[in-house]
Amino acid sequence: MTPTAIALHQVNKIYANGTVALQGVDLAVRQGEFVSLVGPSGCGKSTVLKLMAGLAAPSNGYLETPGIAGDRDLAYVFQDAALMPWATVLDNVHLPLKLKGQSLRGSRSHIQAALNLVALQGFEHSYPRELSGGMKMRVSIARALVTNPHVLLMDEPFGALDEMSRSRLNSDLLQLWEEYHWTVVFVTHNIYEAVYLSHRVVVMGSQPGRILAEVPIDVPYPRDEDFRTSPQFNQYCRDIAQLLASGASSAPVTPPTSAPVLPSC
Ligand SMILES: Nc1ncnc2c1ncn2[C@@H]1O[C@H](COP(=O)(O)OP(=O)(O)OP(=O)(O)O)[C@@H](O)[C@H]1O
Repeated sequence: MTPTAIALHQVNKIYANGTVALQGVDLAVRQGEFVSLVGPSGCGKSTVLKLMAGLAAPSNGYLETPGIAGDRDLAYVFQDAALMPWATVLDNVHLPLKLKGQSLRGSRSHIQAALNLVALQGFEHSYPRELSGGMKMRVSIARALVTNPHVLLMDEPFGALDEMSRSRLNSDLLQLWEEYHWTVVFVTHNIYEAVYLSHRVVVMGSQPGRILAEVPIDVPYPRDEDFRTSPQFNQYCRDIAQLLASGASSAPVTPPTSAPVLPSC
């Protein structure tokens, strides 16, 4: 059995203003696993990532992070590429290493390796304004990868991109993941993206934020275009859409045909 990377045990999160963002969340992510969180706006997806990153603390319950060796072992990618507009691609990717006191000269090979991973070699001296939305997101991913993390937390990283760019970046991300086997927790509103990328899709409901079901995507990697256009892919998407609709109407969740694993709570 693959060891656990991150686990939340009966976690509640109540913000200072009284908002119950999460209630009774049990979620274990194994090392090297690709897990997506889907659910309506406000169901607590980002809050789960913040807890995993140590940016917020649970109000009740607890977390275990045996798969995270230190703060450089974890990288966070946001929906907004959040680049420094006045700095070149090189300087943007250097930032996490600079914050650790590493000079640009000493970091050059790491930065170049990260840019090569996202196919941005040759753009080192470009400024963000000179790049497309997809390229900016690649810079943001390179900046996350420059510290060689084992865990990637990605909060709707491709949400602002057009469908073509999103699809391309999904394929590229999957190719990289197949090589490096990071543990990835990926937040998205896009069911297709979640099914294509993940070992497991965690379906969340809101008010309060909770896990409705976990749907294992029992399809081996590498996954390609044939999977995206297969009846099996469509069936997974329909199952997840049905679970989301069940949660939205507060009706009891009924297991769809491909038998997702329903949490015990
Ligand atoms: N710092 C905060 N203080 C108070 N309430 C917060 C805070 N952060 C989030 N919330 C609330 O907690 C709930 C969950 O928010 P969260 O951002 O985790 O949801 P989400 O599923 O990621 O939403 P979205 O899909 O819109 O990004 C929401 O009701 C939100 O308004």
